[in-house]
Amino acid sequence: KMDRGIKILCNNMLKDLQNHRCGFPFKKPVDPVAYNIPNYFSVVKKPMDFGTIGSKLENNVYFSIDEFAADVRLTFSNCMLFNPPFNQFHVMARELSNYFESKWKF
Ligand SMILES: Cc1ccc(Nc2c(-c3ccc(O)cc3)nc3c(C)cccn23)cc1
Repeated sequence: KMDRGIKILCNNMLKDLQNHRCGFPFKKPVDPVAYNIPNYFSVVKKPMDFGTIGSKLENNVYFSIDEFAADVRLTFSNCMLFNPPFNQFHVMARELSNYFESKWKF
């Protein structure tokens, strides 16, 4: 189980990512029907998003800070896998990933 202080640190980082100008496409699970991308789940094996990460934090699913960071990174890698390099969402995922990694150094 993650200790309180670490959980607060993760929550603060998650809020930061959600409020970033590049954060909006990652706040909720990708909806392949709504976005008319029927192949999404055949490409992305482990969907992840900030809303799901927030729920996992709340429900004490993460045992370590590394598990939290792995889901954040999964959110970005899924997007950069599914969307081609010059797609706006791919660019946003890369920008937000760079932001996360620069702030995650401690
Ligand atoms: C406010 C908001 C919320 C969600 C989205 N996501 C989204 C995505 C998407 C697909 C894969 C992915 O890894 C990330 C995003 N594709 C779309 C499309 C085609 C239309 C509208 C929304 N779309 C966009 C704006």
